[in-house]
Amino acid sequence: RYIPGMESRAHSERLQHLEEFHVSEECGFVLPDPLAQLPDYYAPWTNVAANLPHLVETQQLRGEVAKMPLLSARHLRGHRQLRLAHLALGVITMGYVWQGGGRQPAKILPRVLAVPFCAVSARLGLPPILVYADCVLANWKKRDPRGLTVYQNLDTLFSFPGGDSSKGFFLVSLLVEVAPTPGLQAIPTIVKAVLRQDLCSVHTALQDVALAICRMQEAFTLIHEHVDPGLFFRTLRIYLAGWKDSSLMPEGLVYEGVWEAPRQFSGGSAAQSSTLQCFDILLGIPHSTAQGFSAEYLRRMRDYMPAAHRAFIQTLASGPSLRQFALVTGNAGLRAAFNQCVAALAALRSYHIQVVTKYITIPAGRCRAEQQLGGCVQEGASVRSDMGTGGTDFMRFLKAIRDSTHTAQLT
Ligand SMILES: C[C@@H](C(=O)Nc1ccc(Cl)cc1)[C@H]1[C@@H]2C[C@H](n3cnc4cc(F)c(F)cc43)C[C@@H]21
Repeated sequence: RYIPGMESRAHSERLQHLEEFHVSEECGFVLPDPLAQLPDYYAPWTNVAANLPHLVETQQLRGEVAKMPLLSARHLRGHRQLRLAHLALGVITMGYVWQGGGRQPAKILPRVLAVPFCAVSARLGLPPILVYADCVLANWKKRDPRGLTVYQNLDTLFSFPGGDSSKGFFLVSLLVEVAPTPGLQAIPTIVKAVLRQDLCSVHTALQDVALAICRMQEAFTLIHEHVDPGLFFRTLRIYLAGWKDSSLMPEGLVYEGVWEAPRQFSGGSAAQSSTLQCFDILLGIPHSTAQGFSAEYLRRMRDYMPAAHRAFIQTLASGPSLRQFALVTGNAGLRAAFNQCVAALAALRSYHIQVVTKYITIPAGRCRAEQQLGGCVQEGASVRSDMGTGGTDFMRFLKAIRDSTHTAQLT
């Protein structure tokens, strides 16, 4: 018999109020209706961030930053203002470091950026670098506020060089994040039902999870329409790169006026997506529990999520095991519903690998070939094909994930 511990009962109580974890009814981990403007005092930040592609392409960004006043983060009020400030400062920071396209990255982040960026990061529980929660979850607005959340009615607040592909990459990711909302809402229902040994409710809720994962894959297909592989690989990807284990910045980045020694932080990566992590944990996909590379990488990427989302993931991970419950009850219908979710997730993983192959592995191979012939101004940043959006780690992570998701089926 499956007798859950008392501690998981306490956890399941907490999971019943998703709003506390900043998981919203209508759009999951996505920040609902993000703020697009800060108080006028912060205009120097939002003006530079809004003009970033032009300033980077004309090599003016570093000059503009040198003219910026040192503003105090103290006047920022509330979660939405903090998220917009972290996004704007993150966009400027990536542009500032990689302005040369990656050939000579900046080694020092000037205090006018470093001091407020670290203050805002501390209040959000985020690292002082652009993260997925910035450029995807908080970087959007509806063209017609009364309209639907469909690609044609969306726009980003900020973008990077790489033209419409930059906007496309962030908005497609956003739609993938919005798609599974009914499945996220089913999670507290599942946790409570497992604790009550309520087979029927678990079975019903698992249908919502399987459907949600299928909806994600549907949304993901939009990437082929809105993101060009060459533009993504040669341009946008450079600006999302971080300075941890980076051959271009082996020391990391000096945050002037904050820390004496340079600090290392990882670049933006899909592994920072709370949606990506929470379905793995809910279904008890082995890699996210067993030791080994991808478990460690996933855990480290939780530090790159907003504090409330990190808390949600940790609470879910320490709750009762749905996998054990489905295994122990021996109920064929429940096992089939569980396996349907695992199969949908495995299909999504494989699709994700296909996307990364098209947008990173193949362009990198082409670039290396052209380099041998003296072509391909791959601006400095390494063209190693394993450079995912989140660097080497990401590709190893994806392959490990695909292999272990298949083994997660209950026989
Ligand atoms: C478009 C891609 C991207 O890499 N976006 C990105 C990366 C870095 C930055 Cl900084 C900004 C955007 C990927 C989308 C789909 C997202 N996804 C969310 N839950 C998932 C569960 C899965 F199983 C899965 F396979 C993918 C999953 C992850 C991102």
